[in-house]
Amino acid sequence: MTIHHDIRPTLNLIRLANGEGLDLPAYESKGAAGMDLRAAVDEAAPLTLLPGKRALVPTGFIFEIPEGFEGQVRPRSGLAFKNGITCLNTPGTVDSDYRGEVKVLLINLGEEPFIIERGMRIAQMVIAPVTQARVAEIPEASETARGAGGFGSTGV
Ligand SMILES: O=c1ccn([C@H]2C[C@H](O)[C@@H](COP(=O)(O)OP(=O)(O)OP(=O)(O)O)O2)c(=O)[nH]1
Ligand SMILES: [Mg+2]
Repeated sequence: MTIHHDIRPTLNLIRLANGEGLDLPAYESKGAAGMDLRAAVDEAAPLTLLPGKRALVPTGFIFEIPEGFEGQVRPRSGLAFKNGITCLNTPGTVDSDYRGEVKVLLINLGEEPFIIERGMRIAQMVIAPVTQARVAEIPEASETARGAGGFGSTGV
């Protein structure tokens, strides 16, 4: 007999009133790293994002990110390539203790107005493990071969 254990962490979602009727965020292919997030804008009032403008777009859900993980809100490459739409704060960070609605900070870097309709897949969320470090102040840095070289010090 084979016992299969599902070791994936559980992501609890709480649907808000503005998320009524929306598809759950979902992985759109078997190996997708991110689950697509949908715009919970009013059906009757799509959001027009003018060139150069930004907007905080609701998703209609509270995400209970499991402890030891974060939610990274990332752009969709298709929207970025075709329309110049990206996340201004990419990757957005959703903390595991956040209990507000997840929102997506979109910006239109394209030349045309972009219309965001209800249910449109506007971004994706990657659940990733995080480590909180212990913070310790010490008097001086240890020696290494690199030393203080950075920002292109090894050449192009
Ligand atoms: O794209 C994002 C980024 C953040 N958040 C929410 C969840 C996150 O836990 C919270 C705070 O985000 P962050 O720490 O990046 O922002 P801050 O400016 O440091 O705000 P705060 O002082 O609330 O931590 O805002 C989103 O819904 N979407
Ligand atoms: Mg913060």
